[in-house]
Amino acid sequence: MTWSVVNDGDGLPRIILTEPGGSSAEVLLYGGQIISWKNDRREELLFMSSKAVLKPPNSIRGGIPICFPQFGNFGFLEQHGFARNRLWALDSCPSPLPPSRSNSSVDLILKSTEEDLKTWPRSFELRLRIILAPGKLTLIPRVRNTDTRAFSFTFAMRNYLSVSDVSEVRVEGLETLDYFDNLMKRERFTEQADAITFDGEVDRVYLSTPSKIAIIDHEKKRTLVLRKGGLLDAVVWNPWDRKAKALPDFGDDDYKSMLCVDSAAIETPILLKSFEEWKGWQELSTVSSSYCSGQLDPCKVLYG
Ligand SMILES: O=P(O)(O)OC[C@H]1O[C@H](O)[C@H](O)[C@@H](O)[C@@H]1O
Repeated sequence: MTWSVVNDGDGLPRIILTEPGGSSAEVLLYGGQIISWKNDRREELLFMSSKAVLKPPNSIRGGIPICFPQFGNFGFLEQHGFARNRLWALDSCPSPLPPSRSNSSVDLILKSTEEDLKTWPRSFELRLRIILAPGKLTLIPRVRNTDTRAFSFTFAMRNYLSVSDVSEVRVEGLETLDYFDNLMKRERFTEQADAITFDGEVDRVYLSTPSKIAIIDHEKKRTLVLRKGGLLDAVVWNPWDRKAKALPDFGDDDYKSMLCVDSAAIETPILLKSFEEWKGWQELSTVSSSYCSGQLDPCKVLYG
């Protein structure tokens, strides 16, 4: 058995996934949220705010929250939708996805409740498979329309990544792309820089992004690679100092050690007919410092 369910002090069910190579992940059923991912050297790869509140009804400031059925305020629902504020369950029947061949995986499910139907009257099943492998964390989200009518939604896996110093980090893979700037009333711009670097607040939705993005952290001598499918957009967010101070669950200096790079479907909402299912995926992996800028070659980045 490579996963177990434990209850923390607040009674929130928590799943501990371990992998024979020594890496581990912690998942809360609250929000279906991964709150920790450690490599075989026990280094934490995800950010968690020093002021995070791990108690319902708040969403958790860190880890990987799931934004569904709405990203941000791109709609009439609460910011980032309600899935991150709900208690999920273990999914004993993840059909039609075949059972995972990995022992270090777990399937979660969230179904629409009476309360959800009042604000978003569409019946759905949201599933999440979490697979842990050496140096790699894979998430496979699926949404099934269990309603008699079609519906559409926006979606994101918000990856709060832990970095040494955000002002020293480069993001490669998004250059020359168009983006909506949430700080400029969602005006559309084209990225001019040959890599994204950070010296102030950033809140952008990059459009039609490639399937691979590299987050290069020179100080940690580590590159995180985000690969994804079925999720065309990528959100890059850092609140910087002023916004950080305004967020009650965010430490004043926490912005320095985090960067969100999300897999998302925002510009074109996903449309599902009755009883159709959508499936996306993302894989986070790490490569050592040997990665140099401009090497976005799959073999070099992923196996170099
Ligand atoms: O505070 P949260 O609801 O988690 O949202 C955090 C941030 O997410 C998005 O990127 C929004 O565009 C921002 O306006 C928001 O501040």
